[in-house]
Amino acid sequence: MGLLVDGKWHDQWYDTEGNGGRFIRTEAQYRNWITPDGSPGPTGEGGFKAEPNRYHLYVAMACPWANRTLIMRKLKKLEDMISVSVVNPLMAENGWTFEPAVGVIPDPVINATYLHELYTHVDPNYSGRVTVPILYDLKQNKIVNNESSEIMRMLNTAFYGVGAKEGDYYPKELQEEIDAVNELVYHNVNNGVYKAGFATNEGVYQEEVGRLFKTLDQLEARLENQRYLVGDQITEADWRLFTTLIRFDSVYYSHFKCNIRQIRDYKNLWRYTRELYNWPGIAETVNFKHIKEHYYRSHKNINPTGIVPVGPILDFSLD
Ligand SMILES: N[C@@H](CCC(=O)N[C@@H](CS)C(=O)NCC(=O)O)C(=O)O
Repeated sequence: MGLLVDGKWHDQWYDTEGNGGRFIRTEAQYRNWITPDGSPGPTGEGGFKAEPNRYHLYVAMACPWANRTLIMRKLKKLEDMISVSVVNPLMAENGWTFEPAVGVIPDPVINATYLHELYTHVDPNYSGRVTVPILYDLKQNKIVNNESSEIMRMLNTAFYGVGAKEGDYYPKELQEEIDAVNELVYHNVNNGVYKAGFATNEGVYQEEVGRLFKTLDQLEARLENQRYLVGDQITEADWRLFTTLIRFDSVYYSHFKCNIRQIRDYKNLWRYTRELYNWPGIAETVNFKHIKEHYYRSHKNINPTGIVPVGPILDFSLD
């Protein structure tokens, strides 16, 4: 685990000590948008027109943020238009790598061994974290965007003209409500599990776990009378919550010590998690072997032996 400073790799864990034991996630740096005609999107530069076989997605199957983008690629039937590379689940002293393992798909651009080589290929002086997902422009050799929430949005709308499947997961009339739910879920659940798990101070950990379970209780209540988070149609808000819920009982509950309850203990959240997991194509975007290997083996400060637990045995079937 590390980061690039002026294009040089430094093996270094997150600095929580400078923040009173708190994990603070840094902002993604590439914020351009693919649009139907290549005009600029809400942030960044223009020049990224939606075209088949022009863009490539780098993911870790372990990563909940990358999972969102794979889900949107699947829902919009973009698999034949946007190719994918998958990193090795172990993120150790060199960060994400393409070292061979079951499920790894190599880098087609520079045949990188380490993902950080791709960042320095694009910008030899890059400083910052080397994260997935990355949406890459094969034509211009540029990173379009490395912020999953934005990659989801562009996959949702930009590719209609070249054959994307119908279906809008961020419809205009629901945007305000989706944004509000996303805000709550991002801070307290998606990033909440990391803030609890990476905390190096007992009080900070307790605060984050408390906030996480308070929010899960609220979401459980919300799903008592409605099937999805925003009204009765599935939206990006659901898929954003799903990628954390599907990892919860396997890793966040034990590895990140988010252990007041499991998702299985919540009637509505468990029903909801199983429904989304069984949605056509979605199970293919979830790789429990990579998920468990990544978390338990990569974070040696949390799990020094690197032993990957055998359980839990989870049954996602719909009854
Ligand atoms: N805001 C980014 C966060 C992505 C992110 O943090 N990905 C993790 C994997 S789950 C990563 O690559 N971490 C490496 C690091 O922090 O050095 C997004 O949503 O795309």
